[in-house]
Amino acid sequence: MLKAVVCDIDGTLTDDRRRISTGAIETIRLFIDRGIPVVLASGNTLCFLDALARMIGTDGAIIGENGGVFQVGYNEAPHITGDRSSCLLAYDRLVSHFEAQEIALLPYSMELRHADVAFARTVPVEEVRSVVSDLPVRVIDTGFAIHLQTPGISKGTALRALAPMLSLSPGDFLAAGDSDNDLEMLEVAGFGITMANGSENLKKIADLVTDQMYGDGFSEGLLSALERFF
Ligand SMILES: O=C(O)COP(=O)(O)O
Ligand SMILES: [Mg+2]
Repeated sequence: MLKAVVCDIDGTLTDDRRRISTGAIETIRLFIDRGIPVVLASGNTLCFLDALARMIGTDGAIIGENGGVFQVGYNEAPHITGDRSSCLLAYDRLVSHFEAQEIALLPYSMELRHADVAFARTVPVEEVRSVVSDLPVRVIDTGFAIHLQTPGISKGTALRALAPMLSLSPGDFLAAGDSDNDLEMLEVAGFGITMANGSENLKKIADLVTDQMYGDGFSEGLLSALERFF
């Protein structure tokens, strides 16, 4: 028996160009209208998620920056669990490293992030990893951005911390995601879904891999779970 949903955004509710699936939103509203809490969990910033959650119509529990920050509801204070200072140090080193090759990194929402640093996938992620390998940062490629994160922090650790604040346990959640930044979240949730476009690592640990991709796959997985587990 599952009681709640936690879902990723990019590549799960959107296509590979970040265009939102209106069908996926309709599916989420079906859950909301049955009184089932839905948490949005993403590498995106908290303010991006806050606006999206309001327009979808959830209760406002959101996990941002791959778990580095989360909020229990609208107008609630954010819980910041990541240590951004090491991420910024690593980012400075990467800026100098790539500047020497006349490549300018493109940061995403630098001034809006509380816990991590994200930038465009315009440089090889393996090179990024090797340049910062001696620093206390974790490098994650989501397929949409490269993130510098605090080691040990993930959407999974945020879900563990957030669930009791909603009077739930992580095992009460159905989790859906597409990428390696969703691995820990699917692991701690009671049931994990990825879509046909999901990463190979995620497909290995998911309880269900849908036939369809992106938002259509999300709806396929959630509607079958709604009948079976809720
Ligand atoms: O911000 C990203 O890089 C990806 O975001 P997501 O976690 O919603 O897929
Ligand atoms: Mg994603």
